Amino acid sequence: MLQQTKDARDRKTLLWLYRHHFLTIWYIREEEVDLVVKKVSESALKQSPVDLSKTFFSLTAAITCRVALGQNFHDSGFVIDQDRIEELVTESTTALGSFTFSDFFPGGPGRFLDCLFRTQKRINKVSEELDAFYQHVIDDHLKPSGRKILDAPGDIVALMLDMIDKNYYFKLSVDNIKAVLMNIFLAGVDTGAITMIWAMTELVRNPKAMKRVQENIRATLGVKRERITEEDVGKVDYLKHVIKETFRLHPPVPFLVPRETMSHIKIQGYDIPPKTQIHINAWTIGRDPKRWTDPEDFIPERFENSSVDFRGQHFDLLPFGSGRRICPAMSLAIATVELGLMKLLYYFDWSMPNGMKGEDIDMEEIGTLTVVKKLPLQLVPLQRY
Ligand code: HEM
Repeated sequence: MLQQTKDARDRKTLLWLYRHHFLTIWYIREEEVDLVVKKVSESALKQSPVDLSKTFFSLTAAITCRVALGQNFHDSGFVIDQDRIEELVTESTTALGSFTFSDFFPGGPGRFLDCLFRTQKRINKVSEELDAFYQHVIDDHLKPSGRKILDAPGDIVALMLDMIDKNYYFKLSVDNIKAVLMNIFLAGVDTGAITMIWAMTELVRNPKAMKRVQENIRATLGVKRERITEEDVGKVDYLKHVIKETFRLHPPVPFLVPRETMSHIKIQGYDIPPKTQIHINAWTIGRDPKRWTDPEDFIPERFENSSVDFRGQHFDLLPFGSGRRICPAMSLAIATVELGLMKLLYYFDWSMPNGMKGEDIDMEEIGTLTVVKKLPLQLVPLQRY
């Protein structure tokens, strides 16, 4: 019924890459999360607050850059400043998620208003900067000495260039590579960070849930563990409930990817003509009092003895969407979020700076395509192990 709106080849390429590549990069996740733990330990020593919003954005950006480009922020000579990548991702998702006048007034009048308000110009500007960045990375890979397969089994750019060389079973162009990179950057960097930021925010606001999740993690993993690895992911049930509850209240992509009707349909008595764009509001569904008891409250326990899951089969909880356009990187995203939260909650206790209380935290949201906590989350870590 619903028409798919994007290029099928990019989708096919993406699915192939996610299946063959993303699940094999567990060691990159472990290394990057370990670096975060190390940095937070330094702040704990000084008892100074950590900007967790920045920390989580840097973590997901670092993982994405290593996986996609084979390039490491921590190496000198990284082609683009880490802060600039994070800014570009935010600018692009904001620009792409905003409606343009042409969306409502197709043709001349829409284009005139877009020109007047410089909407299209903003979108073009960030797209050009990202395009130049991708081109630079591709050129760098194509230098005789430059194909940087730093992390076996090779980064995504190297893999895709190989697919061009080897004339794989579907043909790829450089534009396809850039489209895939654009997808990965815009969909992959801020979503995971946003989830971890809101999870920590809600836990600090809800001390009982914080106590329970830390007790559960520490009891499951045992005391004074030197290393927590991917093998520990999935073992702590209450942490899984915390993540589900965070997705319910704060889905990072509140409106799913738009769909378009292919023929006339009727939904709850409303006639929807063909070629109508459909927007699904996962945020509102997650707070719908007809579906959830005390919908505005953070209650991870609601998922105990419940089969409701976020994998696209339960329409009450749709943080990753559903159907053929469901997020192809769901497993990668969950592994990153769970590992990141598990380590920070195991090794540290957390409090608000300057004697503030959890209930003082500002909960305002900002964004368009993705929605993030407006003010950075600043918390003071206390090293436990
Ligand atoms: C917690 C983290 C994440 C959340 C909540 C999330 C959520 C979503 C949602 C809601 C969609 C639209 C699905 C639909 O409309 O049915 C989507 C699509 C997508 N996501 Fe994710 N995502 C996350 C992480 C990632 C990561 C880490 C990557 C890549 C590295 C990624 C890549 C994509 C791509 C490429 C699409 C577009 C698929 C298409 O157009 O067919 N996502 N994601």
